[in-house]
Amino acid sequence: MVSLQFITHQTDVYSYFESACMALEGGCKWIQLRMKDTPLQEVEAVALQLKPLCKEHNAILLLDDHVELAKKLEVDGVHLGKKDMPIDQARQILGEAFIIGGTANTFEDVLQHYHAGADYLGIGPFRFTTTKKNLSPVLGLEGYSSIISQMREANIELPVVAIGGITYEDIPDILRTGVNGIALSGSILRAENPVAETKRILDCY
Ligand SMILES: Cc1ncc(COP(=O)(O)OP(=O)(O)O)c(N)n1
Ligand SMILES: Cc1ncsc1CCOP(=O)(O)O
Ligand SMILES: [Mg+2]
Repeated sequence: MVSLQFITHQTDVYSYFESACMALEGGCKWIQLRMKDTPLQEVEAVALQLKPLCKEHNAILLLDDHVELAKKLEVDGVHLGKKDMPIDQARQILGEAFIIGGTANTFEDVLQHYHAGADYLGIGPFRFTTTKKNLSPVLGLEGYSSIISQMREANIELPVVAIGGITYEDIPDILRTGVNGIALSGSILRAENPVAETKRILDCY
């Protein structure tokens, strides 16, 4: 089964909460609640709805960006990028029991997150996507192969999920680069049946 992290998104059709519900119904065990440009109170309200549902489905719940809220709500962890709280600072606040993921686009980013104590890396973008503004340079398959081989040479063992514009068809080739898992949003939410698409993705490799 593919290790899949679903990133919530709001569309014309689905709310953030509904997007997560469909991924959970499809069997996804790892949800990141990502609600950009949303007041903290609204993020908190959705996280409070989602937490018991993730528990029911034995799924991990991470918050994008919000370290203090993750601590307050006792979710499983956070995902942090370059513009967010530094990972070592988040670790001091959250302790070892919380999962902390970090965004990387280069091997230098990987090194920085490794030394700061990240639990996993979200490396991307694989290709252009409209789900995130201000994208870093697109990596393609070559980018992942290069970063993974540099990690191996440096004996850096951290789980890596690929992210950014990934579809069902891309997954086998991406996993063959040595990446451990996939994070995605749009290709599930654009599918005619997002629950079925989640199942199809989980079973594709
Ligand atoms: C799994 C995963 N990888 C990368 C990101 C991007 O995080 P960040 O760079 O902080 O950008 P925003 O998502 O906050 O816009 C992610 N969220 N998840
Ligand atoms: C959060 C994030 N970080 C890099 S690309 C991306 C968006 C992923 O969503 P999609 O699968 O719709 O491209
Ligand atoms: Mg962020």
